[in-house]
Amino acid sequence: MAKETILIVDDIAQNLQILGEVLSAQGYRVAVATNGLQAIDVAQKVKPDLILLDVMMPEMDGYESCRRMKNIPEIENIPVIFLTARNTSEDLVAGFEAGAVDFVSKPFINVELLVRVKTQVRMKHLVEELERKNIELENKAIHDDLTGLFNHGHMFERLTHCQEIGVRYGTSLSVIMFDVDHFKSVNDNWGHQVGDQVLKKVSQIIKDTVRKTDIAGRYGGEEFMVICQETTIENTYALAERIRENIAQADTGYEGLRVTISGGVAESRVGEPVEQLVNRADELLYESKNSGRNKITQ
Ligand SMILES: Nc1nc2c(ncn2[C@@H]2O[C@H](COP(=O)(O)OP(=O)(O)OP(=O)(O)O)[C@@H](O)[C@H]2O)c(=O)[nH]1
Repeated sequence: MAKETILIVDDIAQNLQILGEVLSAQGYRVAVATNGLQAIDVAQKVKPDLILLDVMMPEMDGYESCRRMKNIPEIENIPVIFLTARNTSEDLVAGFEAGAVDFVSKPFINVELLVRVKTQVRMKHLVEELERKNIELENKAIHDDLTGLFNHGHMFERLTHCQEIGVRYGTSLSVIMFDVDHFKSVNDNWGHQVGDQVLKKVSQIIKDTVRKTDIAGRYGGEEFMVICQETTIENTYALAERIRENIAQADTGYEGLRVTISGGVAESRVGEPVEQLVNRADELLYESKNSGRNKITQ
């Protein structure tokens, strides 16, 4: 049995009752409105799966009501079927132009009405499913599977975008590059799966330490990047230090296993390509590696 909600809009109470009974008998939940304005109000409150909208109503007719609903983002995607005794070509065109997906002629034949309702409700569900899948795919395309941080490609896109904003508005931009110290030996001594868990832990600490406006990503295997906009190089360095410290003090969940990271912090220079900014941060990171690790260099 269907459990979807159908909003019926008609100024004649008897019509509402007959339609309501036909739909309820099929398991639909029914909401009602008796004029065009009320329909908009009820639609926003109930968020029905479909609206059956009478065309001829006093004050605001079905066309106008439908047009207004199509301009309200939270209800614009609810399909509207017009119920009308007027079914000339002009009427149909006016209805489709107002945003309807279908028409049912009055007096309606139950089976025809029900099959049209069922089709539109199914279509709505399919569209919603498609949109949900699209969002899922978009998310997958920009995130790293293991850590949930942004992936390399997305970090580069964001960096380029941040730099463009910096050029236009004169805002500062700096970058931190991190690399887990002696990570090969974590894998060698504890196994690859433990290595993965360590990368997840490091990512979580980075996520928890940065501000909402910072952009954190996994740049490569055991390399991470944080982009800081409108932040002085000193503050970016302080953030990198906090992350380094939090990781050095963290419990990895494996007794006897501690990890540290090294980092490099660089600030964007006027006219500098983003690749060069990343390279400079990388060179500073390797300075940290060469001078003992568990260190940030600016
Ligand atoms: N478990 C796991 N290991 C990875 C992943 N990606 C890269 N690695 C490992 O990361 C290690 C990186 O090692 P190296 O580049 O030699 O550097 P390191 O041992 O961290 O040494 P330093 O950077 O010099 O401190 C390699 O053993 C890679 O196999 C991953 O997704 N999971």
